[in-house]
Amino acid sequence: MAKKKLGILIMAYGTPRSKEEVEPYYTHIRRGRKPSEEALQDLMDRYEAIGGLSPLAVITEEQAEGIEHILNETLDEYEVKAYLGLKHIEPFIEDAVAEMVQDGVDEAVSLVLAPHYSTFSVKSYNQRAQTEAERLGGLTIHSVESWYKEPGFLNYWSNQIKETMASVPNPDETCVIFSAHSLPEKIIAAGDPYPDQLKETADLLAEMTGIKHYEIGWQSEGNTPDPWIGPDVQDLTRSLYHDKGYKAFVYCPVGFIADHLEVLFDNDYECKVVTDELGVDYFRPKMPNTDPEFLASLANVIQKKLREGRDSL
Ligand SMILES: CC1=C(CCC(=O)O)c2cc3nc(cc4[nH]c(cc5[nH]c(cc1n2)c(C)c5CCC(=O)O)c(CCC(=O)O)c4C)C(CCC(=O)O)=C3C
Ligand SMILES: [Fe+2]
Repeated sequence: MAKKKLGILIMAYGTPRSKEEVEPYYTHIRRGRKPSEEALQDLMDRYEAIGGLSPLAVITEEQAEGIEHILNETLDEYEVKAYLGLKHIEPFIEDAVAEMVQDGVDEAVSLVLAPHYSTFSVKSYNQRAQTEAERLGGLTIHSVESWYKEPGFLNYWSNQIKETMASVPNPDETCVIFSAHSLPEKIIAAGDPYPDQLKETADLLAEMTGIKHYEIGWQSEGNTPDPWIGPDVQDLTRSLYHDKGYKAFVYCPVGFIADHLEVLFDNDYECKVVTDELGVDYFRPKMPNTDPEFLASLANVIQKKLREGRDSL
């Protein structure tokens, strides 16, 4: 008997794959408004500073392939195919949904490559996928909302933190800063679970690793007039140094899962400028990227959602 097709819709932010794509990408992020020359140049300069362009495009593809491979090995009854759907560049989320329908897929699980749920991020990804599936008809998508409590994800970071703490000069004078992408503050008033999920992640990891000092910070805030969630990781580093006299900081941007601009520039360059200025040590554990156990944990999240989805049919 032919195996049933299962679509895995892997959704991610997306990044330009060539210098020419930076402007249309940035325009899409700005909902169709072209950026000013200075803003565009500033973004070009940041990509230049991390080596020309972001490694994210390749990493996202490898993550999707890795998850597809694991699921094909474990789910005997399905022929699993991963479809990449990006938020701000082709293939867009809608393109991926259309491709699934064209391939005759009638059941899919969607997963956003970011662990925490926010109305600003995950909700909008899932809504775009569901809207397109409804428009085209014939495809049911079971959408994962968040996966920050997945044991394999927490284990990844806990191992990284333990390894890093083993190499810091003095763990008692070291502070771990857990961070995620900042969002406009107005989401908190609207009851968004995003800040609580980051705090829960930090508390769980602190418990697993036994670290003494840890804080929550926010990074990469956008350039808009409304207030963003703080404290910003750079300001936080300065105030912690002044108030507590820490000699080293370990940055864990657990809201992200890959090497990209927000980590390679906002942490490895911008936070490092601050630690250099203060004369303290900078550490930033490796990002999950294509770590096999990490990818297996994402495959597990998808399998759990599939079972839940099947049960509710
Ligand atoms: C919540 C969130 C995540 C995490 C969840 C998720 O992954 O979805 C995330 C990830 C990322 N954000 C990225 C890049 C950018 N984000 C920008 C701007 C913005 N991000 C926002 C939010 C988020 N962003 C918001 C509210 C804005 C303001 C504009 C708006 O209201 O939408 C801008 C514009 C210029 C600037 O402000 O820097 C850029 C270039 C890259 C790719 C990096 C690379 O290329 O390596 C990644 C992974
Ligand atoms: Fe962003």
